[in-house]
Amino acid sequence: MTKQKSGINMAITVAVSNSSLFTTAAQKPQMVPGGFMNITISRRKLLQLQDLEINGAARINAWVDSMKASSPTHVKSTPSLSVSEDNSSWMDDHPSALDMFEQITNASKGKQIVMFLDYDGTLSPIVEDPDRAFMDRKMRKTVRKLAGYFPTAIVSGRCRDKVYSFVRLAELYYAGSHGMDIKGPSKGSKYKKGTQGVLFQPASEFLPMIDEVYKALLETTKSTPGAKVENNKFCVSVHFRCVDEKKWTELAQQVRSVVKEYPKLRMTQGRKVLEIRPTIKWDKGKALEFLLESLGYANCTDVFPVYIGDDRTDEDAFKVLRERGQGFGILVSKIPKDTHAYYSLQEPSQVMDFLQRLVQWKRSLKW
Ligand SMILES: O=P(O)(O)OC[C@H]1O[C@H](O[C@H]2O[C@H](CO)[C@@H](O)[C@H](O)[C@H]2O)[C@H](O)[C@@H](O)[C@@H]1O
Repeated sequence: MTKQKSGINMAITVAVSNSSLFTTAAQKPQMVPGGFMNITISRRKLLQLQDLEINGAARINAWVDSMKASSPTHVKSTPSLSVSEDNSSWMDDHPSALDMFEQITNASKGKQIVMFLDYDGTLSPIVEDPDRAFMDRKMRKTVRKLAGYFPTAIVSGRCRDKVYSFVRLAELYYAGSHGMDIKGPSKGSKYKKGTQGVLFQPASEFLPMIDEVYKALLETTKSTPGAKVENNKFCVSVHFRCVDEKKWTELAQQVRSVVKEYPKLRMTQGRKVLEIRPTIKWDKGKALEFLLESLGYANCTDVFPVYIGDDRTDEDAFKVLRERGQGFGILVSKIPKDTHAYYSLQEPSQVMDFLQRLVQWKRSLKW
């Protein structure tokens, strides 16, 4: 790249392969003969763009490192502590929700428990193929019973229709696309009758953009074996799980090269997945608040929301509960993680045990 100062603007000639410097499609310059492009760009903008590149590279490494660190095979304990000591001090701070069951139900006395359940890694085990993340029959039966006793919502990063096709319980609330697509029960629920139909889609104007990005990501990542792009309607997931770890940085760069053309989109990170979504201030925490309000518990002191989730995106909901000082979050994890949740469960089978105990406890109160 050659550059030449001219007043406050600089005329720069950039090789075509360096087109990653441009943050939006609108900034894309015209091709000139010889495979080079001439553009005029302010000096300040140039510096900003260079910063963006440096931050971009650092951010890509941070994502990749963080994804590696959060997968169980890569977990390192604090050097001075053994893994079990490390684990036990984390468990002191985030005890098992099963061990604390009595304290939990005591704290909820006189209040309406409202259940919020994440899907992947919470109700269904994590599997390689996202299209085959089925929930088993016993779990479905348990969730159905649960919804008979407490208002219950599924809050997922998945497209709402997709998560519904896995859960298939019409009496629940569903918040798909990380809470950007909320719908009330389509079949009789004794809670808040009349909330059928779509309740809220705060990102509907982004639909064409998400569709465009989905197609661009499919095209850009097709050269990376194992990469999978999933259209979640108001957001897109790029899966790393089946990609050789040596190729993770390359895949993250491919994703970023597409997303940087869309300043109204941002990237977040989940379990071996990068998620691309609108920059609007809406997340699973906001969805939880919206659902509490829809159920008529906006300013109530006698409500006790319980949110169970396994992923980073669930932290927004855990945080809301801490800030409200109502109910609590339960993190599903076998390994210590930074979390706003109060309690922990290790895996979906423990989630099922916890939900079954809640049902039994509630049933016993009726006698
Ligand atoms: O909010 P969630 O319901 O937890 O959805 C988050 C993402 O879950 C899915 O990906 C995760 O589960 C897959 C199936 O077990 C697994 O292969 C993947 O590695 C996990 O990240 C889903 O496919 C994504 O679209 C969701 O955003």
